Amino acid sequence: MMNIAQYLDSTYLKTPAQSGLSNEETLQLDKELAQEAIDNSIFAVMIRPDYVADIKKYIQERNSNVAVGTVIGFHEGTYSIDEKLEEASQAIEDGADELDFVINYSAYLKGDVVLVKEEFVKCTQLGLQNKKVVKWIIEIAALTDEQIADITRNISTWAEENFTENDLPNIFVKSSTGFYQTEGGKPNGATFEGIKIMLDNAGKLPVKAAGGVRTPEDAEKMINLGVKRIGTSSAMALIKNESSSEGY
Ligand SMILES: O=C[C@H](O)COP(=O)(O)O
Repeated sequence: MMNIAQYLDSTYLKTPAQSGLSNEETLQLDKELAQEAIDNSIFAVMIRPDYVADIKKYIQERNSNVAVGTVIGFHEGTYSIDEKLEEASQAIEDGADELDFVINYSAYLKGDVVLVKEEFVKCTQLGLQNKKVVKWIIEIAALTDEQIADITRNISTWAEENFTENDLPNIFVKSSTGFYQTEGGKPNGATFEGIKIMLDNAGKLPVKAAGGVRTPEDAEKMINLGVKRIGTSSAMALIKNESSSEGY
């Protein structure tokens, strides 16, 4: 059994409106996530922007180096570039180490690649200037195989054109939000096929698989394929070598 904890972003991204929990209860849950991450050498916690400052403080007070990640433009990716920059700036100020942006895949699907490139360059620049890891969620469930290949290739090309060789390991392409509504029981998250297409087209950029990773076997398979990070709301089940039907 490989040690998968160091690959994991242990994730809780439901808003109080989605979960029915209060703000306080959500923060409490995020603290539990952080404590589990500290106790089990999990790489990062991935939480909503509203909770970043408190969770960063919680982790720092415990002298841990668990990273704090948050999501920007979540979960539909249709925020304007300025809104994404503003949300990311606030998250940086609050102490986030990693910024997972949802790319404007709706604009991409409408053919507005110019806008998508502009948001990629500006938002990535902001993150890297502040020494943050930046990830771009492409929402593979919304795309055909050809589109997954194309958008991944585009991101890789834009990264190589606009950033240095040293920056590239800090710019991830990420598969899914885990929140996309699919029809007919289709998986809404990371599929092996989708991840393979991303890996084949990401060039020097690392790939993060996220969404629906529920068993240690699937996590190991993703890692063996070549992903550098896995986002999951079932982190503890994976570490304890259990399966989980549903995450947090
Ligand atoms: O970004 C990560 C995903 O939201 C995690 O998805 P999941 O809840 O299906 O594990």
